[in-house]
Amino acid sequence: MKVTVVGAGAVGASCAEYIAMKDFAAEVCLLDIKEGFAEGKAMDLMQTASLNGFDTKIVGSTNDYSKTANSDVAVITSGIPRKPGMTREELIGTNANIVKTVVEQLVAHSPNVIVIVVSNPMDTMAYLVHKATNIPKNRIIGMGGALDSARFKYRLAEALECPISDVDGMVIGAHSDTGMVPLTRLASRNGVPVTQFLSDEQLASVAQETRVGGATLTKLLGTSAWYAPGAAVSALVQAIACDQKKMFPCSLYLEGEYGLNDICFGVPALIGKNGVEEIIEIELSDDERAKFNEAAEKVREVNGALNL
Ligand SMILES: NC(=O)C1=CN([C@@H]2O[C@H](COP(=O)(O)OP(=O)(O)OC[C@H]3O[C@@H](n4cnc5c(N)ncnc54)[C@H](O)[C@@H]3O)[C@@H](O)[C@H]2O)C=CC1
Ligand SMILES: O=C([O-])CC(=O)C(=O)O
Repeated sequence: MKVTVVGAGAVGASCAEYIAMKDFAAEVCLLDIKEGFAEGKAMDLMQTASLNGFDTKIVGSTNDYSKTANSDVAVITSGIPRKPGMTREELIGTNANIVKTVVEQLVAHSPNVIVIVVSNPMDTMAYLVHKATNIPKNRIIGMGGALDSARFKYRLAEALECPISDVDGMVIGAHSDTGMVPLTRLASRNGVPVTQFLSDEQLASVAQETRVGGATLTKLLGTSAWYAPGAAVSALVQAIACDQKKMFPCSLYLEGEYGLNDICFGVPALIGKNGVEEIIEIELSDDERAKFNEAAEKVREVNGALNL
């Protein structure tokens, strides 16, 4: 398995590090437009190999896509992150051009690649990748829900005062400050509904902290997060590499699923060697469905700003 990570910045480097540490890939190619930057990150990471016990080879490239040739998976993290007070949607003007140029070059060198889109606003960037290329829809995966679900579990465990490994839960909908739909009704502690342990107020607060999880970190860090985003991407790449058919909410191109068409939006799916193996349709409550549809409308508005 060869994985390319475009953008050797905070998220790209974290993602490359987690992939290498899990030792399931033969090669990770880190590519960045900044002269020498990806080579430097690759060398630094390779010097952790004997300490951390992995054999994955990490190579760097300054914008030379020939080094990415025949990648099985490519992760797009290139673009600018937001600053405190900004929304992800405000990044569209800069990031749309970057993502379009990057994906065209990736596909030219790896025609069968599975693309994982990370750059924000992610749902719209995944839609752009769908529109700008001929990549089949099962090979375009927007990463947001895997991260948002990890943050949901973190907040649930905090409220429950229990280990995170006791908690299960999922966030669907948009990867935005207002458009995430944490499925509180279905979240559980060892199979027992969390609604049995937490009040409506506590659950509403968990849901809100989850929705603004990225903004909270951006305020603390002065730029957006990278460890959990990198870990979430590496979990998706591992599911593909090891054909796990593991369920993650991902931003996927929908053609009728959940009543939506012509949009990339966060829904649960099984991820395996073909990328998206199956979209899982779950029954939503009226309230969940209303929030889900409202968020989809907002994503459509942002998509409308793309130059397609
Ligand atoms: N979907 C998600 O859950 C998450 C998305 N993000 C998004 O990921 C993106 C990257 O975030 P960070 O890594 O923190 O930013 P960063 O600024 O640390 O890294 C971005 C890298 O992209 C490179 N780059 C810019 N244009 C390029 C091009 N044309 N070709 C190749 N490389 C190029 C830059 O030189 C830089 O090294 C942002 O848009 C951010 O909003 C961040 C966290 C989570
Ligand atoms: O908050 C941001 O801008 C970056 C991101 O998508 C996240 O960490 O969820």
